Amino acid sequence: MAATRSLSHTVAVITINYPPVNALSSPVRHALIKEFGEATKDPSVKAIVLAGANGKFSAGADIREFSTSALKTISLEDMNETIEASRKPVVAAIEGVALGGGLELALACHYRVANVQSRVGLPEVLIGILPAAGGTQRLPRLIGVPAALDVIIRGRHVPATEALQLGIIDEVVQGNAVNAAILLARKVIGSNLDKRRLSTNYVPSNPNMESFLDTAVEKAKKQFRGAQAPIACIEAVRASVQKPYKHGIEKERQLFTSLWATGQPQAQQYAFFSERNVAKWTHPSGGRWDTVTPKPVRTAAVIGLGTMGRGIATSLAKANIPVIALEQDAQQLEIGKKAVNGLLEREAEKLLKQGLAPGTVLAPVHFTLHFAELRDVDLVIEAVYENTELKKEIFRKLKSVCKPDAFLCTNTSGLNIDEIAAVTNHPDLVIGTHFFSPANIMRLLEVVRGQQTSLTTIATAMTLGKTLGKVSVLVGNCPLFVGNRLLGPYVDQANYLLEEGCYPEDVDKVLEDFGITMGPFRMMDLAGLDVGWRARTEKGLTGNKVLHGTPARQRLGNRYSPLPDMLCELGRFGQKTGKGWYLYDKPGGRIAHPDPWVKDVLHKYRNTHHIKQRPASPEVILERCVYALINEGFRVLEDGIASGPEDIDVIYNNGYGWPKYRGGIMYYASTVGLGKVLDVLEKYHKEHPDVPSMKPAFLLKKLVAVGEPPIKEWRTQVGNLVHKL
Ligand SMILES: CCCCCC/C=C/CC(=O)SCCNC(=O)CCNC(=O)[C@H](O)C(C)(C)COP(=O)(O)OP(=O)(O)OC[C@H]1O[C@@H](n2cnc3c(N)ncnc32)[C@H](O)[C@@H]1OP(=O)(O)O
Repeated sequence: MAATRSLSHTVAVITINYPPVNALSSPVRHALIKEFGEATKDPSVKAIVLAGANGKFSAGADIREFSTSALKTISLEDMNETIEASRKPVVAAIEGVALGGGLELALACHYRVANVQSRVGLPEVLIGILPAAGGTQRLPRLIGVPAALDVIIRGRHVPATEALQLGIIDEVVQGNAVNAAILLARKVIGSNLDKRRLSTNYVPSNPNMESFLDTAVEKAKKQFRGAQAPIACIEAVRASVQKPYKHGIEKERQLFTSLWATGQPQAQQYAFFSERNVAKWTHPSGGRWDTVTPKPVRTAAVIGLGTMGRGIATSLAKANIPVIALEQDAQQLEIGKKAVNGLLEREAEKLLKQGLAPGTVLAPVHFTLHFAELRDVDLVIEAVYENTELKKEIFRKLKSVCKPDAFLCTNTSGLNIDEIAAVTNHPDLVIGTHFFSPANIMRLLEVVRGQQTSLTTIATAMTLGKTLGKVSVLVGNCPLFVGNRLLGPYVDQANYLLEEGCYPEDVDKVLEDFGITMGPFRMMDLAGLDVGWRARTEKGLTGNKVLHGTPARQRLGNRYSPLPDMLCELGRFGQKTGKGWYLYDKPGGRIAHPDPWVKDVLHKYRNTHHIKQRPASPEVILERCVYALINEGFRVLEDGIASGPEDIDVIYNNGYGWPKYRGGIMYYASTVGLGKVLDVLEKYHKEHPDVPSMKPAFLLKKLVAVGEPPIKEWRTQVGNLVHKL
């Protein structure tokens, strides 16, 4: 049964039972209405408690139903109206989560009791829609427009204690919320419920409300560039102000329908499920997430307390895993210790605000200079700077100090895992963990399997990622893995566009207007231009190793842009030096100003190389940069480095500022049409045969040839292809 009913003296307890998260699917709505109807008819029942089985109230509407007709059978809001109208008091007993439709259902109840560990919220905006079961109308009536907007637009999960302060919850309890709700229900039997029916109240307003809402729209446009859901949320809340509830509900529905037509909800919901799918990893050998048991990680060590190591140590402590943090000398250790303790203090403050005791959640971090102290840890994460020799030296030391079954992870953004694993006695226990900076905040983790990495090691690293609150994607070992590998052709196109007549700000604007958080030039300035320069120098693409007589704009017979090297040779490394593709107020400054010096250099460069200046249209800029990314994405699939398009999309959505409302780069390709992507790549490749990265990938051609199947079928096509290669 999707919902069950039991009786506790005069109180009926109706429990939603629909694993795993008690989503309000069509069977649940039917069962709820049935049980509710019977409880209201039963004269021995004087009050009703609504609860969720297995410690979760409800995660809201069943997202998988949105594209089916099931959504139309008993709407959530009709159900909520029935509950709110009840003459018998109804109390929601919130444990775990009450999200989206789950909170909307709770708002339709007359009272809400929550366990202290629970979270409530209206996260619909994160899946491209608005709370369309009365949430945009009841919440402002309960807590006022500003507080309601803050909860709705950010889609944040509000901890129970904060929800109590805001007035969303009536009572927070340390123990069982159902028992507390039954007690409250008994107390309120026979009381007047008029004021408790939120839909009958009016939203508190003030004369500046319209301008407040106008400002909110402007802010949301800037903050969520291109995302339609936050704007729709504000418009729905606007419709709640001094208007009857029915008016607002109609507007809510109408906005939901318009949003659906934009395609953004479908893209965001694809992104939502992709994040869950990547946890279900598979290995070319046949090993899978559900057949391999991870080992527990009770203690961990982090080596190197630079920016990455600090974030990783904090992440582990936050996940209640005691950490030993190691540095090479006393001074570095002291600096690292201060930084980690600072980050942990901030975490402790957040926990205190949630009414939780930090000591019970944050594990201790022990700082040391001695490798010998790592002898008992279950897992080590090495996070020193990107240098294979240095990492190998550390892994040699680990081989002699760690227990034989300790897992050894290297935090690298692209170095060869197999080469590092080869210096140990147990290459099967070595794995790459590519964290993104700041590691205690960024959600993405690329888990990189080497040739010899065992399935247990993979399972352990993937599970650790989940424990750290990350979205972990298993990828194969190749230079730069997935995320950074795709950047190569993208940045190349951006550089060629400068050669041909664009300026950094033109290219960045087009990509930022498209929704990418930071255009390629601002991104390079932030990351530091010297990083790529050093790599190119090592490869002999620039610097002294370049053979005399090599044309400036060619390497190994292919097109090459020396522009970034020219900047680096002048010490322009980006933000850190105050100059790069842009000019900054000072070294470390963050505000990028277009730089007349760069313009001048580009003019001279074009003259020197007799390049006719042809500024590209926004459409061409977008196509060249984004299709280069997509094409490399197909190659990564062909090579078996990522196992499906969802993996690439999750990486770009969570680590590279790709707008989630476009689903991901591969999802975007599917919406543009693979035929079109192929045509443009073919055209460009014909014009520039010296740019091999724009030669259409075999997999792309194959998918077009078999009639452009929907993205959910690509994984099978890739499987067949990789099998045949
Ligand atoms: C005019 C038309 C009117 C239409 C009205 C529409 C109104 C809509 C209101 C809504 O309620 S929209 C949904 C709002 N809710 C959410 O966005 C919550 C989404 N879920 C989460 O944030 C998390 O899943 C969680 C609840 C916090 C639990 O996190 P946890 O890490 O513990 O587990 P997961 O791996 O994320 O999820 C487990 C499992 O459950 C599936 N799932 C989660 N939420 C939903 C859902 N709302 N609908 C369907 N399925 C859901 C998830 O996909 C996982 O399943 P899988 O098989 O492993 O993929």
